[in-house]
Amino acid sequence: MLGDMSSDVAVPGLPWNLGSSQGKKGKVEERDLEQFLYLMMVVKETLRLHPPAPLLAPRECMNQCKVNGYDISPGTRVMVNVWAIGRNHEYWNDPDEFCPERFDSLIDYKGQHFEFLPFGSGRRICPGMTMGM
Ligand code: HEM
Repeated sequence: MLGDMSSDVAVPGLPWNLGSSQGKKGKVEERDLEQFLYLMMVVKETLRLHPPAPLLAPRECMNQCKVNGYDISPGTRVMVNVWAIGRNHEYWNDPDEFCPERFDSLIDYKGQHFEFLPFGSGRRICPGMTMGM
């Protein structure tokens, strides 16, 4: 019956089950959000495909170094293209597909997984990350 929330909802292929004890409150409160794992996956997948800051903040190289065979001199301005990294075939299967299920692993957005940097990384990482999420 439409609107009947008493039945269990199992999501095939996903590691949790929205069981009978959940979904009966009738309203969502902010403290419930951390239980909404699939919603979190949808948000992450959206940030992967459409990062609001696709080029991060520019960095200036301090020391001579080599990246992927390129010599980078001190003083060079370096841009990190998070948009392109999020759609790179080397790191993502079917990168142009919207597929929240790819985030059922432990990949997070806190700057340690370099294939997924919607909030940047390092000292200049977004301080509003938690509020943004
Ligand atoms: C979905 C929401 C948001 C996204 C995707 C986002 C993304 C970013 C990114 C990519 C950077 C640059 C980080 C880097 O270059 O390493 C940044 C910086 C920054 N963000 Fe956010 N942001 C979001 C929300 C917010 C909110 C809600 C606030 C404040 C309440 C905020 C405040 C800042 C500030 C102040 C910086 C500059 C940090 C610095 O340069 O040291 N952001 N953000």
